[in-house]
Amino acid sequence: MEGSAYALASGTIINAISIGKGSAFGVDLKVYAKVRLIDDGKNIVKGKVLDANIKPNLIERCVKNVLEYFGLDYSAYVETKTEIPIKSGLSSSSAVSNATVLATFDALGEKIDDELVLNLAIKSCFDENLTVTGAYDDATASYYGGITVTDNLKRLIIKRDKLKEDLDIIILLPNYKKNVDVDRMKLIKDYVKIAFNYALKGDYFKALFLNGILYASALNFPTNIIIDALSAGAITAGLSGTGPSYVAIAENGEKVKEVWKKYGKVIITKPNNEGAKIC
Ligand SMILES: Nc1ncnc2c1ncn2[C@@H]1O[C@H](COP(=O)(O)OP(=O)(O)O)[C@@H](O)[C@H]1O
Ligand SMILES: O=C(O)C1=C[C@@H](OP(=O)(O)O)[C@@H](O)[C@H](O)C1
Repeated sequence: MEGSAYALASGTIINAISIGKGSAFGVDLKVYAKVRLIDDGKNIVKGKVLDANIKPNLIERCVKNVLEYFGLDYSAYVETKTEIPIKSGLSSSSAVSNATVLATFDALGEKIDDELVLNLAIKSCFDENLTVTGAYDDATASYYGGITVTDNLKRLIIKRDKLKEDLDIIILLPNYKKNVDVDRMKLIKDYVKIAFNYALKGDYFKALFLNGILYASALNFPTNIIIDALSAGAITAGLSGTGPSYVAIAENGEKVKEVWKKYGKVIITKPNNEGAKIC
């Protein structure tokens, strides 16, 4: 029994860690998962990350959680191939767990229950200590595509929307160390609420900018990088997730790349409003 699926990276509009509510959007960078199940009653699950030097603990956990949910003692082999920078704030953990759970459902021939797939993926991220709030904003943007505005603590989607697909999404990967100082992020909660209200009203670009400035300041990442993107014509820019990556949205991504390339690697991609798929 074999299955395969992909899911999306997501850019941050509102990082949910300080207020429990967040917002994210699907980006056209994918992670692919392949799962092979063996009905041998041994329950041995082995994973391999094909193109990155990281442990397979999350993908093995995802397969184990799906098999446990359905009460199956199969063995399994799972592998991933990714376009998504890891530990950068582009929610690779949400993308990988979505893709792996979906691929396992595919291998089992199980009917796809979106909320069940999402909850098993989020459970796996919690099991591997990879999330603070469950990152339901990132998880739903990765799974459904487009923009999601969410209450992560209640696992509720408050609003969904789409990004114009002719916009460029520019991602900067500077050589800074990731910083997930939750106490410092909670210090800015009153101001993140202001930014979140912009997302609720559908003013996502203002929300992304304010959120980016606030979290970059709280996590000691440079804020001038965000302003540099605006100087190059970006509609908006900000820190993505807990960083260190920055994300900008522009009609002409090349101009933003020109000002950002001195800070690190720059990727120009597109929004993705379609979401995860069995492939
Ligand atoms: N391609 C992949 N294959 C397997 N596991 C992955 C892959 N990409 C990310 N992961 C898992 O997700 C973790 C990174 O998630 P996280 O720390 O939340 O960073 P971010 O979500 O900002 O990328 C990695 O340590 C690894 O456990
Ligand atoms: O762990 C969490 O609860 C979250 C992690 C952040 O994303 P990254 O893990 O990509 O930094 C953030 O954007 C998200 O809203 C909530």
